[in-house]
Amino acid sequence: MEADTLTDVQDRLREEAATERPAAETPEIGIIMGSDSDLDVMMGSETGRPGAYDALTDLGFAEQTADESPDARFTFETYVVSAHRTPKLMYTYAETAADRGLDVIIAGAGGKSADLPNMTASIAYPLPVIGVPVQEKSLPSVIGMPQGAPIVAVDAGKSFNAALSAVQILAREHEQLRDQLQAYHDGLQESVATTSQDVHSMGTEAFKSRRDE
Ligand SMILES: Nc1c(C(=O)O)ncn1[C@@H]1O[C@H](COP(=O)(O)O)[C@@H](O)[C@H]1O
Repeated sequence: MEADTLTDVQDRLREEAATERPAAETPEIGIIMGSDSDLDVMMGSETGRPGAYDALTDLGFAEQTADESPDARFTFETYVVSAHRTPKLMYTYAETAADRGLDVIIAGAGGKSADLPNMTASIAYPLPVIGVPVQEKSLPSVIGMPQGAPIVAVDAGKSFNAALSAVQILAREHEQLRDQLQAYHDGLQESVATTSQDVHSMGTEAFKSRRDE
């Protein structure tokens, strides 16, 4: 990031924090990650596991970008922020988060020194931060907080679940989101039940060959 761009991003965050905007116009969920190399794990990829992007868009959220304010009532935003590479930006992001209208942050980072989630949690406190260790080796540094400095976290790579947890937090206030979460859960149960019925009625061999077709 160029020095000027760094300043621009921080200025924009501060300006947004200083502007009174109705709750319906601000993103409820902020997603940050240490590097754009985390994008597939954090947001999901066509070849790999689904991620936070997939979970949120399934639940009716839309992504709010600098150029586009979607019509959807519930939105999220995405930034790359690093505790180690852009400490000032991390500080500004976390410090302005509540005033910018965010209700919860999902923060993912990889490597052995995955400090973005825990540092963001400390600065944004009492705003809840859900940490996503991008790899197994990132887990201890994401969850290892001292007493009095909380973070909630999901298992390595489980950004999809982080998104569901974020929506659970929001659903305490928004009935529409409670209904969306319930519908998602009903669909999940239905799909496991269908699989169960199929494997039981077809038998293992036939089920496997149909699945591998
Ligand atoms: N763990 C952190 C932090 C941080 O915690 O501040 N910043 C970047 N990273 C991680 O470094 C890995 C490699 O990043 P690059 O691919 O950019 O070299 C990524 O998984 C990122 O989350």
